[in-house]
Amino acid sequence: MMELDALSRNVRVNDDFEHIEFQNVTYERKVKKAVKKIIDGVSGKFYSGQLSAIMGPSGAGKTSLLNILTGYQVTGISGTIKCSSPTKSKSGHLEYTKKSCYILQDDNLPNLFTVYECMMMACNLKIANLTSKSKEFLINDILNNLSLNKAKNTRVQSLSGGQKKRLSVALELIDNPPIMFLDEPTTGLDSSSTRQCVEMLKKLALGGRIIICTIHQPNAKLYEMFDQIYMMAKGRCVFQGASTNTVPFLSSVGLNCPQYHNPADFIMEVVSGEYGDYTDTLEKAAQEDKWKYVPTIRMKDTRDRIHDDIVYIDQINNTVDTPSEWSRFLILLKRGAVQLYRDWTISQLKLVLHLLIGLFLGVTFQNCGRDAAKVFSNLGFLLCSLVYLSYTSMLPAVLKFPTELSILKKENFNNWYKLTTYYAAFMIFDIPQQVLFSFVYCVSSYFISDQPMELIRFLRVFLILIMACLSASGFGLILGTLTDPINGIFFGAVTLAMMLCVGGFLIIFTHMSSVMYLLTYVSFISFSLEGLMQAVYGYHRGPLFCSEDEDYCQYLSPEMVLKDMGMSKQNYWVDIAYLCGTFILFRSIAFCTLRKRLAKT
Ligand SMILES: Nc1ncnc2c1ncn2[C@@H]1O[C@H](COP(=O)(O)OP(=O)(O)OP(=O)(O)O)[C@@H](O)[C@H]1O
Repeated sequence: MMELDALSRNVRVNDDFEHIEFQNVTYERKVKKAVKKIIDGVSGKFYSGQLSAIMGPSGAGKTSLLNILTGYQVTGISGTIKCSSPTKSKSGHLEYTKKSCYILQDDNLPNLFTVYECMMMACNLKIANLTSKSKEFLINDILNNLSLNKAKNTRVQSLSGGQKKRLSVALELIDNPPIMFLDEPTTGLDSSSTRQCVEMLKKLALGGRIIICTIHQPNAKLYEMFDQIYMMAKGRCVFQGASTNTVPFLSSVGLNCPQYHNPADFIMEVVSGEYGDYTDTLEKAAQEDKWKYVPTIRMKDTRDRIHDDIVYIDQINNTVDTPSEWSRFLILLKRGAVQLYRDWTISQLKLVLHLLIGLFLGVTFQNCGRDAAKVFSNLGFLLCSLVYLSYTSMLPAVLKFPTELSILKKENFNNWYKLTTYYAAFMIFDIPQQVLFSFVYCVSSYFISDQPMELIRFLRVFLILIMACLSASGFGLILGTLTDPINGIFFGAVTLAMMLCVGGFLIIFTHMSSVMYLLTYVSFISFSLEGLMQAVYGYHRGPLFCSEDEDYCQYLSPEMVLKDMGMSKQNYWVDIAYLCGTFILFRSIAFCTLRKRLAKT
């Protein structure tokens, strides 16, 4: 176990990663039938201990290059990317992406947690061998260094843009990555937050990291803080050198920066074509070795010279143990529970709604459960219950992954946990919720609508409702991972309506053509309705109540009801088995589609 005093040592990142080098990198995408070259054979080198910026006009290919270097984009690429090390000569591409972190342009933070809680969760997910006191110390230290200590107990949703950006960085600093990639870390920040952000990155670079970020038009002072500028235009590299060499470089091709003009603005104006198309000329000039960036101080010397006041974990001796997936699973379960408790729209409000709708439907269909004259109204009640619960389970499920996808993608990519761990935690967490919501609805509607007062029948109805909810939410999850929320909700609503048509009530099974009858096998609503009918009218239930006001009760015998509905076979457990199968199938498909969606950039 790592001790507190070990942490308080001024330990820097390991020196396995001296530079990242890429050669002749090309990235192509098929757009309609044509092939679009987004990155066109670029090469370059980024060094540790240096702050490097990828710049260029909008659409130049900055984000695409960053995605390639991070390993976020893996298809459509050619060329070589190497990460060299003074100690290990064969430090491969895969190895460095595992040890790097990628901070995306969008912050992707869980809104309902405080800064400290986010940090502690990240710490628990990333580090196993630290006592809680050490973790506390580490978190406080990082927050202090990133000037976030005052916002420690503020929820993420109330943080300013700059604070969110710093928190995104702080979360990744917990396990002290030697390489950090940041996509437009200053976008949306005011000038003072931008300065703070770049100063922080500079400080982190001086601690021995390779820091590469994309950036839009910094002011002259900030521009000079970057050690290396990698300028892109039309997917090509038009300058790769020290920021202080920008003006001489442009002069060498006859482009003289006006006095008192910000060199960053000037080079951006040039590459944007304001002075004509200089892309070919600049690309050629940028090949010359004299402009290429070479650090003036070796990393080792930098470390000797600069006092890094950020305290981090010692990775040199590989003392950081990552937690087991089981521990991560438990942390994710806890995170889900806190989120559920704090988001009253998905917990308290839903519970109250289920209770009220249950009472409303119970009162609407009062006495229908035992009255022989109201058998068809009771069928209506059972169907309404299924439709209500299916829709209220499916629609939130359609939105579940689209709203969490960006956070999941970021955390999964940065090795916080495996997708299977996340999905297992979500599954385990989702089931009790569906059980609770079904229970609240079932209790509030079952007795008022006068269904049979037998515990076993109540439990059978309850079980079918749970399984219907789980099937519907599984179906919603698939839609949510396959398409965008608007289309997902549309397709979901239409499909449920179709399932309802062949559910066995609007047209009873014996009245369907054989082709239509086949459709009932793909409708979980029809199996659920059959199960409910069996639970309420099957299993040798005694005669129904017939009021004296009625001249004749056709459905005095419950068996008669089942027979006329074409549900006389005792199929309750077959229905349950079908619904279990649907549940497993839908969840498995949703997992595969989620994995596929995550792999897509
Ligand atoms: N998956 C894709 N399919 C087709 N074109 C793409 C794809 N990804 C990026 N592009 C195109 O490649 C070009 C470069 O995109 P990229 O996002 O890398 O630019 P950028 O320099 O980061 O721009 P910005 O500063 O506006 O974010 C753009 O024209 C973009 O439309």
